[in-house]
Amino acid sequence: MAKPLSPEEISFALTALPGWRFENDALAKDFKFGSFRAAMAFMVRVGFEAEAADHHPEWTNVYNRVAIRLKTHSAGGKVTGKDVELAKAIEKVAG
Ligand SMILES: C[C@H](O)[C@H](O)[C@H]1CNC2=NC(N)=NC(=O)C2=N1
Repeated sequence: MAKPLSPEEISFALTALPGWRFENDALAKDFKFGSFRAAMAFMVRVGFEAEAADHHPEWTNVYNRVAIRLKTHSAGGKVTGKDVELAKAIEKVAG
């Protein structure tokens, strides 16, 4: 099972994740797109990445905005390497 990252490990991971922050025990980023359609396309693409990794985001969508929070439920709701990997996959989708 994935184990929680230390504060130092999280800080280091964030140096490779522009726009992401550590907040409330999660990796967090808020995306804004040009339209609802673009936000939906992003969510579908991230959804396929999440399914492939069997690791899923907590997120909300309001019109053209998608707020993402990543944490690992099976690790007591802490940030693990799986969250860092998903954040990197999300960045690739976001372009
Ligand atoms: C059975 C399955 O592997 C687990 O339920 C997975 C699914 N996706 C998950 N996603 C997240 N964010 N945390 C988990 O612990 C988790 N566990």
